[in-house]
This record gives sequence, C-alpha cells and structure tokens, in this order.
Amino acid sequence: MGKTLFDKIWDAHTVTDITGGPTQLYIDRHYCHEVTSPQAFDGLRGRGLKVRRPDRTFSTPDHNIPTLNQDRPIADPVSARQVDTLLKNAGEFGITLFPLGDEHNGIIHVMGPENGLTLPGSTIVCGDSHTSTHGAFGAVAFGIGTSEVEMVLATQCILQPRPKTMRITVDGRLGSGVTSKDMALYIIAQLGTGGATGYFVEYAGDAVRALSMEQRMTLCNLSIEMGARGGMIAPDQTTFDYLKGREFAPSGKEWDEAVAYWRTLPSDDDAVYDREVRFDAADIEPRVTYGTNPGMGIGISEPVPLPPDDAAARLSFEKALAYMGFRQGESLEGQKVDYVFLGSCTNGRIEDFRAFASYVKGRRKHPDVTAWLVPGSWKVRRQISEEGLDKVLEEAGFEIRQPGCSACLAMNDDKVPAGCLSVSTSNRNFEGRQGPGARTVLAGPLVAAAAAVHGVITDPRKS
Ligand SMILES: CC(C)[C@H](C(=O)O)[C@@H](O)C(=O)O
Ligand code: SF4
Repeated sequence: MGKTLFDKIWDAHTVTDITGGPTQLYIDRHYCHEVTSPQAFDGLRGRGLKVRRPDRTFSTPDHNIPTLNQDRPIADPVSARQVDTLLKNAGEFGITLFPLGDEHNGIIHVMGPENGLTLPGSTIVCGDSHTSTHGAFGAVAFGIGTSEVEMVLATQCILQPRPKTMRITVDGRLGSGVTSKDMALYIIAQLGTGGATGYFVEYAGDAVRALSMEQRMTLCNLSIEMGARGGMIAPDQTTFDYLKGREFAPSGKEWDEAVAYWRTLPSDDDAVYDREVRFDAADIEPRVTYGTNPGMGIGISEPVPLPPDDAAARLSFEKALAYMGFRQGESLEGQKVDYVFLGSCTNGRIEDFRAFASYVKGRRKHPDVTAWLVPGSWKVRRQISEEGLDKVLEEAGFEIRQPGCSACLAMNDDKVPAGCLSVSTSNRNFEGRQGPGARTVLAGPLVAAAAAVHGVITDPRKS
C-alpha cells in the first residue's frame, strides 16, 4: 500500500514507536513566541538543562506588542514583561531571536515561511495552535502546549500519538472575488468546528493546486478551527518557486538535492486515507460568519440559517446570535460595520494587502469605520512600500500600522470596543476575542475592503 504525504514525513522523523503508546518524533524546526515559552524556559532552568538544538529554534515576539511606536518602551507592564522575558531567555539559552524592529520580526507564522525557515518534508512545532499554517509547504506542522515546548527545547523530540489522515479535495476553480479564506470558512462550515478532530488533513484537488503559497497558508492556517491536528498541501513547483533564494532556504547544490527529495513527498496514487471528503469550488462564494465560532458561517448572499434541531446546539446557536445581534433569516449584507481589521497570520501577507488595495483603489474609507491595517511582518510592511500600495491605501484614507498579532486577539493595545461590529480577516470570532463585548465577523480581505469602503457588509463582487 502506498503512503500519504503525511505518512512519509511522519515515518522519516520517527525515532521510536512506543508499543501501545505515542511516537517519539524528531522535530526539525521549533518556533517560539512570548506567550507560551516563559514557563518552558523556567522548567529547563529549574532542571539545569540546555536547549538541545539552539540552531533549530527561532523566536520572535508578536502577540503582546503594540502596532504603533514600537521604538518606544511597551507601556503595558504585563506585555512589556512578556516580551522582555523572551529576550532574556533567547540570550541565556542561545536561540535566535528576531526582536522588535528587526527586519525579520513579525507574526511567527508569517516570519518562518517568508525567511525560508519553513521547508517541505520537515516537522515543525510551536506553542501556538496556528502552527498548522506551515503545512502549506508540505510539512508536518502542529501546535503544542507549554509543557511540550519544554520537552522539545530539552530533547528536540516530542511524544505524539499518530493522528488519522483525512484528504479534503476541492475540485474545479474558485470564482473571481473568492479567496482561499472563503474556501477555508466554507469547509469549516460544512464539517463543523469538531469535524476534523483527531485527523491530520491534506488539502488536494485542482482548486487547491491553483492557489499561491500565501493562499495555501491561509487555508492551512484555519485547519485547527475544525479541530484538525494540522493541515498540509503537497509541495510542487509553486512551493519551490516561493522558497528559492529565501534567506534560510538551502542554496546551490543543497537546494537541488532538497528539491529532488521534496519531489518524492506527494502522496502515492494508491495511498489510503482514513477519511476522504470532496467539495466543488463552484459552490464557494465570499463568506462571512454570523456567530461566535468559525464554523458559524454563510455565503455572503445567504441568510442567517435556522437553528439546529438538537436542544443543546439550539441553545448555543441562540446565545451566539444574541451576542452578535443578528436574527435568523436576515442577511448580513447591509449590516453596519464599526471596525475593519486586515492582518493576522491568516491574512496579513502581501497578497492580502494587494487584494485589499485593489478594491479600495480610487475609493474612500467610510468615515464611520475605524480600519486597522496591520502587516504580518516587517518584510510585508517593506514590500507594501516597494509596491506603492501604501500610497494607494493612504489616498483612500487608510493608515498602515506596525506588524504584530494586533486585533486578532485582545492581548495588546488593539482592542475593539464593546458592542462594536468588526469585520476581521483573522481566524477566530469567539466572544470577546477582539476585546470584551466586541462582535467579530470573519471574512477574507476583499469582503473586509468592501466593508471599510461602504461602512456596511457588502459583497465585493457587486460594487
Ligand atoms: C497565544 C496562543 C497560545 C494562541 C494560540 O495557540 O493560538 C493565539 O495565538 C491564538 O491565536 O489564540
Ligand atoms: S495572528 Fe492571531 S491567530 Fe495568529 S498567532 Fe497571532 S493571535 Fe494567534
């Protein structure tokens, strides 16, 4: 029987299979940020241990940082301590750190790929659920908890039960004005937020193959929101073209050898998955969420659905609608928008800024909308200027902030006020996610741009 992409990478990294227990898996790349690493480093210190492979460990502050005046000391004392602790730990344990202001600094899941640290065929972990993003390169990448961060720091290995495999095939082509964010939100709505629990997902099919690397990252990023352990896409020419010449990617003879190996990774024709699901790209339109989890989403032209039959599910559905202030049967189009957030490890890359700018070009931001445009990294920020997108955005009344997780989660200064409706390109719309009482509608960059211009939720294909 043939092997899947996942099997090939997992098997190549298996140190020991513990009978009746987990696998001891070797980790190629370990990313750390300021939120989930402090106790792990404390644990090492307490036990007098070193980091096993500092050369394979890369860190950057992203969650607690402000997105204005990053050259000044961080005002919030908790955030300042978090960031400072990462700085000290990186120095003490000799791991690479990209501090605030460094040209490599950015959201960890934006920083890794754009610097060529995320490579096909590798195992990648980070104390962060959206580590699934890196699977876009054909890597086994997954989020881990703080005690596991300590385990990887100390041993460069992790104990993991082998997940089941699921292939999600999307046939056909995405329509114009439809992005991979819409594809991801569509899939999550079909499968439910627990639909992929216990599985590692591989995305396949013509619609997936046609995606750029950045769109693939957006798709894999959201895998975790349907419970998947991770999401991945087989590496191909698109992957190699993206990686070639990036700072930490192999070069010269090593590049040729790496590509030759990477070409062997796609699943064999006779590989068998534990579960197979198929969708048609033609069924996907720009998406918006109406509730308080990423699975509560609809096509922008659809009404908020009827409540589910199950009594408990009905209760949480009604609670979500009450929180969001939406009614079943009504359309989200035309709902007043207070905030727009373009950014996060889901949609904070250059292509997202290009898409947003393409819509707002020659138009104006609506005066009642507060818009936060937050690049995912300093490299993205620089490219925005190099491509002249900053001019387009500024002429349309937008201001670009400095990189960070920002309004994706209320862990820094960028909080959406209670009661306000925010159209956000991030990945979570939980109650209070963007600030206590804030109401979040998840969408792609084009829907976000249309909302920012019109001040109400608008189908970007219409106007
Ligand atoms: C802070 C971190 C642990 C968390 C995660 O794991 O995803 C955050 O990045 C998020 O998006 O909620
Ligand atoms: S941008 Fe959002 S989802 Fe991504 S790592 Fe930061 S907080 Fe988590």
